[in-house]
Amino acid sequence: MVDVAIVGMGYVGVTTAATLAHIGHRVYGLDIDVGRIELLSRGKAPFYEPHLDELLARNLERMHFTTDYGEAIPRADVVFIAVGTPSLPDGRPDLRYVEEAAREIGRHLNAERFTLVINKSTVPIGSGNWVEAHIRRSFSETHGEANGRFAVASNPEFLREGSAVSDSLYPDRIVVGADDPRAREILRKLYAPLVAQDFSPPESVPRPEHVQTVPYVETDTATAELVKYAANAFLALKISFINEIAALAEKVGADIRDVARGIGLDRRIGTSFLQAGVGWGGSCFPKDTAAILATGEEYGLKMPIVAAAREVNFAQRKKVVEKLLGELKIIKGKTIGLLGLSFKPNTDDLRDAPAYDIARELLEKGAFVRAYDPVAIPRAQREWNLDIEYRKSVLDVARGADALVLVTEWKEFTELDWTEVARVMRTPVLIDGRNALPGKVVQEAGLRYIGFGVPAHFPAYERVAELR
Ligand SMILES: NC(=O)c1ccc[n+]([C@@H]2O[C@H](COP(=O)([O-])OP(=O)(O)OC[C@H]3O[C@@H](n4cnc5c(N)ncnc54)[C@H](O)[C@@H]3O)[C@@H](O)[C@H]2O)c1
Ligand SMILES: O=c1ccn([C@@H]2O[C@H](COP(=O)(O)OP(=O)(O)O[C@H]3O[C@H](CO)[C@@H](O)[C@H](O)[C@H]3O)[C@@H](O)[C@H]2O)c(=O)[nH]1
Repeated sequence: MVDVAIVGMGYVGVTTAATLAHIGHRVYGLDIDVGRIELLSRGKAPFYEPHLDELLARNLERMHFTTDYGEAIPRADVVFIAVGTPSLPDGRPDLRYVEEAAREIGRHLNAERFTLVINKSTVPIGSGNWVEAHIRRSFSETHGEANGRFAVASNPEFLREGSAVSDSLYPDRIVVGADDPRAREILRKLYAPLVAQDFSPPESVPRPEHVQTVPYVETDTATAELVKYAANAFLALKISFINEIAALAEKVGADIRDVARGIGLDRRIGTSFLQAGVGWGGSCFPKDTAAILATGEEYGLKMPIVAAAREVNFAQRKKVVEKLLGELKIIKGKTIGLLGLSFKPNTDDLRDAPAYDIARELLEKGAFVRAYDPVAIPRAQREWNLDIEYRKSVLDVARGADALVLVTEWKEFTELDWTEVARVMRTPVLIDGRNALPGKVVQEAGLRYIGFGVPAHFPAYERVAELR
């Protein structure tokens, strides 16, 4: 068992805490947000993430949550930094939270023994040295010279929101970057149960059949830091690529869903991350693609592929409004309903969600915007300053609306019976912003179905449906 402290109880910190406790370690979870710590102490995640509450509750006896660095850090063999690194206006990540965490860690490190500090936040290449310098400085202010009392390693995180628990228990790989041999040894010990998959899976998140052991990739610190940015940039450009091809499919009358399957079955390409639509959002792809470009710039290096991936992506959001204009001709005064607000299903995270830009542009064009999301409405009411009318159900949004836009492919929407929806709309137009619905079924239910790069094979709709 390793004693672990995790600084930052967000999506990454809490999931890592619960996972490490589940595989047998003792975990101190630390955050400056008192409300978060209170919730966590009761076994409740401070955000919506499937199965996380269960994993927390199951392992609570090996977990302790606190706002006090002095309580957690001196007891730990390993300290993770998992605080946020949001974008600055120029695209570089804002490292102020990492810096604060590093300083506090340095101040509270146990001077009597060796501690490994592991950076899990996504930080620019070279940050390992920078974090080490901050820790060394505050350590020496409190205890005198550090003299090898700690080392800093990098351990980027690859979990996805919405499937964070499964991604964390059964990762495709673990990447650790460490220049210090003691650090490499501790990391191997820490991750041994995950690598060997030597733990009992929680009932609701069974181990996928193909997972037997987890590849463990050891590198130097800078390489591990670059792996993280390269992975996110590649995934982001894969989606942007399919969106660019979808635009061509639309012109030539091809079906992008079959194109994606046709190319994806080539194992060199792979079928995942080829879903065309309104594009990527969230707290990672937008921020991390901006950050890798900013790093390139620092070295006088242009990165046109990543830049193009961003350009294509943010244009997708505007296409929703173009498609609506094509159908309705006039948007001013029309009522548009948004289905889904979070940047992807199974999360309430609204950071850089496409729904925000879509709603803002519709409002600017004089539309009335209504929205329904199974979990994200309370956060949207708190975090978004937009004149959106939040409703309680799909039917509530659809009643009397001129068009609906599916922005997030929640299961509740993909499994919906659309007949009643078509009946209550003023004009039954549906833009499927995720190509997630069965177009023919939706069309047969009486809606005009418009996807992204999906041909309209189906008969035209009655323009003004009877209002009931
Ligand atoms: N969210 C993801 O899916 C994901 C996946 C992989 C990597 N990452 C990276 O991991 C990092 C964390 O992301 P997140 O989404 O979990 O962040 P988050 O915004 O959900 O949580 C960050 C937490 O850190 C806390 N915090 C800030 N300053 C602190 C301090 N000085 N001391 C203690 N706590 C402090 C905040 O109160 C907050 O609870 C980022 O660098 C992100 O890029 C995120
Ligand atoms: O074929 C696809 C797949 C995804 N998306 C969109 O892409 C965005 C990101 O989705 P996803 O990657 O599933 O969620 P994240 O939680 O943002 O996870 C990404 O970002 C994390 C933070 O760095 C990494 O850890 C993960 O590996 C990486 O997948 C979302 O808006 C999705 O709707 C598409 O448009 N088409």
